[in-house]
Amino acid sequence: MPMFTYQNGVLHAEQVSLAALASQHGTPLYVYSRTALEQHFNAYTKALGEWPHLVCYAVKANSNLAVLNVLAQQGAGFDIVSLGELERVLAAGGDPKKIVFSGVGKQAHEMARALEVGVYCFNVESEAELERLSAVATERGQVAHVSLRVNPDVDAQTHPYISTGLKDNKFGVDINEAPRVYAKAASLPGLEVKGVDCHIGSQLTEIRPFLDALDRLLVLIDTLAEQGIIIEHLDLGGGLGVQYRDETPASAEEYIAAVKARLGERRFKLIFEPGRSVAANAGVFLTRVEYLKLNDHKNFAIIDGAMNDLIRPALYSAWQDIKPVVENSDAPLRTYDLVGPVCETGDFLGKNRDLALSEGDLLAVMSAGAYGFVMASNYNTRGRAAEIMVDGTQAHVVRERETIASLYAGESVLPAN
Ligand SMILES: Cc1ncc(COP(=O)(O)O)c(C=O)c1O
Ligand SMILES: N[C@@H](CCCC[NH3+])C(=O)O
Repeated sequence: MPMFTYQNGVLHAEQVSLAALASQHGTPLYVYSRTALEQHFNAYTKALGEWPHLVCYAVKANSNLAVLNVLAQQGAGFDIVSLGELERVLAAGGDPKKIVFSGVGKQAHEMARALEVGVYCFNVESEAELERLSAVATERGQVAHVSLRVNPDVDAQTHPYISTGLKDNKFGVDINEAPRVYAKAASLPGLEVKGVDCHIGSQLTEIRPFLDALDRLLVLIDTLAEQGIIIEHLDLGGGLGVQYRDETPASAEEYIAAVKARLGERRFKLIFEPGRSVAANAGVFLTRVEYLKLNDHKNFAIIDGAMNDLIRPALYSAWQDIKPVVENSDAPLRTYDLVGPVCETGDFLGKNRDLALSEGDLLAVMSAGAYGFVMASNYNTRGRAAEIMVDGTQAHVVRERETIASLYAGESVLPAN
């Protein structure tokens, strides 16, 4: 059920008017729906049912503490890629024993902290990383549980910047090399092999590429069994897409049913690492029209939100729906480019959008809950937006707007000579 709906001509998050939130807290503003987060997460756990599983929300998609806390309360595990994400999960009340640690560039101190708190598994991406992890664990007198992130060389048929399972991508260990690298992992003193992992890309709308990858992993798992290496869990990563425009992505239910059917009697514990499919359609980004600039050949609506707040349109030419928060029946309908105040031609949130706008109108960029705030920067010395979590009729500020002074705190000028 969608949690962002018009009620009496005003867009609401659950039962809270987005116009009221913008007046109270200012713009630009991120607003999340607790109920939507819970529903999207629970779509995975419900579909998995009795099958042994762990759903590890990919923290990178939206790492706000309140988001992590809401999911932790639903029993979520977490997929992390840095020490920062690890500390966020712990601060939000997440269970370290449900954390998988992914990423190609884990540093020794990050491994040590993850071992200290007892994460569930390291998803190791190279031979060199295996050696480092074994050394760090041995020095601490511990044994690290590992999966190898295998690169199955399948085409995820998504944007090249978010495709990760091809030979050309930096991620994972070549599937043809995997039996040898697993043998090495099994021989290293500080490691215990637990699983096989892959993640082939993001915003996948078809199930086919996931199943192609799964088929290849199952062949690998059989080869490993012949080598005496027995796998306990299978981590299929994240990647399930969402509807931004007219995509018709497979649902978590369909995806998981297809995976279960493929596994048949092989009841490995299944791990999923969804990010976007949990968070994207649980959030919107609110921005206000500052100026209308009407030219002969092009109309611009200059808004107070920019590429530093939401970079997906600039970076991937991503299309996200943009809706008026309050329907404006007085203004003429025109075609606008929605551009921010940042000094870059690429600073737009939408192009060629048909909207009836007046100065001061509020707009909602939809599907902004994933890869939105987390990718925000302070470019042009702009403070990052505040974040609000709506829960039924209540709205909570879950991150305050950054003050300008905080943007140069910690910097200093050279001493006078
Ligand atoms: C290893 C890993 N797991 C999970 C995710 C989450 O992906 P998505 O947000 O597409 O579900 C990513 C990002 O693509 C990733 O790199
Ligand atoms: N940031 C990307 C997704 C990256 C996936 C992370 N591996 C996006 O907004 O679509």
